[in-house]
Amino acid sequence: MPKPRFTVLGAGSIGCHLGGHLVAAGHDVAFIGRSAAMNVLRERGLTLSTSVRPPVHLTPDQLTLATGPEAAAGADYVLVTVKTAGTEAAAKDLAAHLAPGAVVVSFQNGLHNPATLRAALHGHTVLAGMVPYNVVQSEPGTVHQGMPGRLMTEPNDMLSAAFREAGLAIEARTDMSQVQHAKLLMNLNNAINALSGLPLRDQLGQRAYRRCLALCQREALAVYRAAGVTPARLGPAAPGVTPYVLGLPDALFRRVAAASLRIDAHARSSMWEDLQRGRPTEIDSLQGEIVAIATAHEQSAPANARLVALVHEAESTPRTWPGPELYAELCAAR
Ligand SMILES: NC(=O)C1=CN([C@@H]2O[C@H](COP(=O)(O)OP(=O)(O)OC[C@H]3O[C@@H](n4cnc5c(N)ncnc54)[C@H](OP(=O)(O)O)[C@@H]3O)[C@@H](O)[C@H]2O)C=CC1
Ligand SMILES: CC(C)(CO)C(=O)C(=O)O
Repeated sequence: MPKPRFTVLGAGSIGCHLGGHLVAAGHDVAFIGRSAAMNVLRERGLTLSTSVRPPVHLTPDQLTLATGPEAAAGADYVLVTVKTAGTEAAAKDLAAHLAPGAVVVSFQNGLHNPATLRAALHGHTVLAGMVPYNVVQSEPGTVHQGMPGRLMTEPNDMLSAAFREAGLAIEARTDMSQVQHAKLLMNLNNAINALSGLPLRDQLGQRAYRRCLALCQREALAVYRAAGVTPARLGPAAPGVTPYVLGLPDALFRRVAAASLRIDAHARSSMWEDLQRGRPTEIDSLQGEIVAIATAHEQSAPANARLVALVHEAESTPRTWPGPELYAELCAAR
């Protein structure tokens, strides 16, 4: 059987990580990204690193690099890895170039990206996907995976086979909406991590920050209940138990939740990366989504709403928040 051809639309941290592993396994992958990012890859190639395996380096001549959507024309699969704010534009761009039968897979955070893509790409299959682990651009041309994890997508055998061949664990799920709601609970930490200015491991090691996350998750679980949503169980603890575990004192938390602290010392949330680079964040589709669901069900989610405001403030005026101060700020909003 011929190998499927891939295009990555949005060659940043996740796009280069997924596409790079596919290239390393011998797949044909076209990367579409901004010209500055593509120039870095053209000069340096792409390095895929983790703290558990030696890095894999792809030379520039192994990479097919483009800046426009026409590079998606030959693809059997298009992996969409732009930030949420870029999905609608990406979908419009793709609509003009996709080959008949091409399958589009959203590997983005948030709840609505697959629907946005489906609305623009009539006649194409659009699959929801989920990346549970952290990837940062640790230096130009290097994407670093900071924790282990298994990708999830709606079922598609050829896609799963290609990722497995590329050494990336993947699970086919028929409950991707519940998976996305569960991932959103995890992503409520993105804002807290970004405002802390700390690597994820240090931030999650501090009870005050974990209590901020527990507040956000409790509100989210209450609005999910009101909306009739049951999030999937993705980790060792059921979603309803996690806020309790997060609130434990540090020493006890380290014992009970050792697995969730098995994070590389450098890993940080994708929102931290946005703030660092002076880019708009995804806060409106993370905490903002909880606030929107709450409003639709005549509830409130004040800690989440406060974080939306704080992150927007930090987008224009960067500042970091010590844990106790952030926790007091969120409590005061309730
Ligand atoms: N990084 C992580 O650890 C994780 C991220 N995710 C999710 O994955 C998605 C991607 O995140 P991430 O990889 O961190 O994001 P990045 O910002 O690193 O990568 C996206 C890249 O795509 C570029 N881009 C946007 N629109 C276009 C376009 N139309 N054509 C070409 N290039 C484009 C962006 O440029 P520009 O900035 O100029 O728009 C950016 O360079 C997000 O939804 C994120 O929440 C999920 C799990 C983990
Ligand atoms: C993996 C996780 C939850 C945290 O890094 C993430 O999705 C992100 O950074 O956007």
